[in-house]
Amino acid sequence: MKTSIATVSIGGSLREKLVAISRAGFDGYEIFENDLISSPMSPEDIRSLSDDLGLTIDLYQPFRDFEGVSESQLARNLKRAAAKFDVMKRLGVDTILACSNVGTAIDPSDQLAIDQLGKLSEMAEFFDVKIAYEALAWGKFVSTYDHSWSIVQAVNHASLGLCLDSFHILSRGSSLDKIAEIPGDKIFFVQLADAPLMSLDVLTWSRHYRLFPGEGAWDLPAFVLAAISAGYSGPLSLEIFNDTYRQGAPTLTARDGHRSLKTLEDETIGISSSHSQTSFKNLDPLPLLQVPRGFSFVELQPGEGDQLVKVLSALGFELAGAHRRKAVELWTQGDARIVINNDLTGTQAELVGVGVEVADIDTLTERARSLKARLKPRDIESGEEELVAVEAPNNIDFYFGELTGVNPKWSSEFASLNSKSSQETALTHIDHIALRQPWQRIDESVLFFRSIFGLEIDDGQDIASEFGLVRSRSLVNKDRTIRLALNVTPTGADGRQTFSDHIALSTVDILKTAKLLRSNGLHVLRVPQNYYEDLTSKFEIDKDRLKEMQDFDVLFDSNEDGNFFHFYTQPIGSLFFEIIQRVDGYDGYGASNAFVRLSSQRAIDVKGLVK
Ligand SMILES: O=C(O)c1ccc(O)c(O)c1
Ligand SMILES: [Mg+2]
Repeated sequence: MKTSIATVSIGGSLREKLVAISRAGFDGYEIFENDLISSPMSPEDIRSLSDDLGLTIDLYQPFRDFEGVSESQLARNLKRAAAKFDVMKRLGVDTILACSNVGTAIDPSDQLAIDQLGKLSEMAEFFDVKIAYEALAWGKFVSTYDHSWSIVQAVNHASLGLCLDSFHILSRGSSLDKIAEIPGDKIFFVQLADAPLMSLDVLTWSRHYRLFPGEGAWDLPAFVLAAISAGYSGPLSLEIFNDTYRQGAPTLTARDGHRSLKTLEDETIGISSSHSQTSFKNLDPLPLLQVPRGFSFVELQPGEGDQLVKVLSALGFELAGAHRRKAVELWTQGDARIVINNDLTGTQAELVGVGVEVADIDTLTERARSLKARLKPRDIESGEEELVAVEAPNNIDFYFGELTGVNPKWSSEFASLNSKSSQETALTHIDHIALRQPWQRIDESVLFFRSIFGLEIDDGQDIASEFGLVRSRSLVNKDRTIRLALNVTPTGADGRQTFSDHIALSTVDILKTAKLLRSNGLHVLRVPQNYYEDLTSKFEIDKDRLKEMQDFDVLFDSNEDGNFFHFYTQPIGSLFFEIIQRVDGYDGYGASNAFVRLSSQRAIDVKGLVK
């Protein structure tokens, strides 16, 4: 369908916004009045810039506090409306959004509003423009869409229809069922916003916390399906009031929004059974989802010195081979593969890439391209495997690898692959990968992994640490062979970031592994005595076992699904490893222990104290 976005959704000047909106691939936009008023461009300039950028102006908004007012106020409101209609003609926009009155309405009965909206409609007809009436969730007398529809129905004028905004409808918990009763041609405009679930007054929630569809908690495909089923065929338009988006780079916010709409169209097709109506035919499908089945490898920058190799060796990894042409090494243990890229010469050890296994690489590449992800083909020579990557919002490259039996095809580029060592492996596979996110881009990241890879939002945690709040969101595939934890990294009062990416590796016997790795010379993150005292107050743990856990700095969590044991290596650059054991169906990440880890890591960072 036609895609559109309100200028209020992104930061920058009006010109910067329009360039970003056009570049992201939108067809049109809603002009937010403040962006017009504060612009040095005349309405005619804006119109011609929009033409040059290939954008239509789909809506002028908002027109506030019109209906249900005193006679004298009505006269002023009609005069105000005439001035707006004039500006609309100069801009070349034919629809204005009128929000339900939040302040000056004087009559709770509908009749006054009906009469006055009737007058406005006649004036609109004279100017050849249309009014889309929107019930704001905090409207004084009109705050639900069914109420706004009964008023529009009563006015019964061709120039007056509705604007349905998912925020106002879903924040009030209104049923979508009545949308089907509205004739499609009376729905003049559809605005889309998602939001996180919050217990907050609707005004604050709406003005600060809206999200692009797919980044929050609501079922936006069901909303779009309801509007389309009613016969709506106009633009799908994003109207997102969000403080963070407005602080971000306009081009990134606009791209995130466009990706959100394209994904929403695709998801709406996925839940609709009837595709026969013309309006359904306007929905664009995306290339089929290729959900990753597992991690293929992790790529690391080694940093200065040999600390990374020492830690990998202590963890039980073995050098499986060296790349024939590049300064790249493959280290393996069990099914875990770690690629050390010595061509990267940054001073710190760092996680730079993640390889995932998918069934159809070409289709995934097409999907990523359709969603305007940044594709990064690997530099190869003949005889080497093509390996495409997309750059995730946290600048980590995600490589698309084929489903593998034992070794992926690219591993043949590594000379002298060792046959599996006879040594008992301590660790079996990569369980999850935790990645730092810039605070402005966590919502974009969530959508990125949902839309391109079809990962599902699993869980969210906000952890109060010594250096601020760590917001954490986890994403998984259905069978939990891909788990990503995305962590927003706060900057401490000293301006430094105390935070790392990490790779969690599984074992089937945590204490045995802890002993083995310590005898290999691995330094683990120390856990305070107080933690173990508290643990005994919460869980029944055998004394000897507890003593061993304490000796080896093993942490514990338990819930109705099962038990969880884990310990951490000391940080290496901006990276550390976690060793975990899941017992029974435990599905989480030991989030209840995260504050202890964060404090221990900060202590090392502050004192420079590596045991
Ligand atoms: O918050 C507001 O005032 C506002 C204005 C226009 C809208 O379309 C809307 O949904 C909210
Ligand atoms: Mg709105």
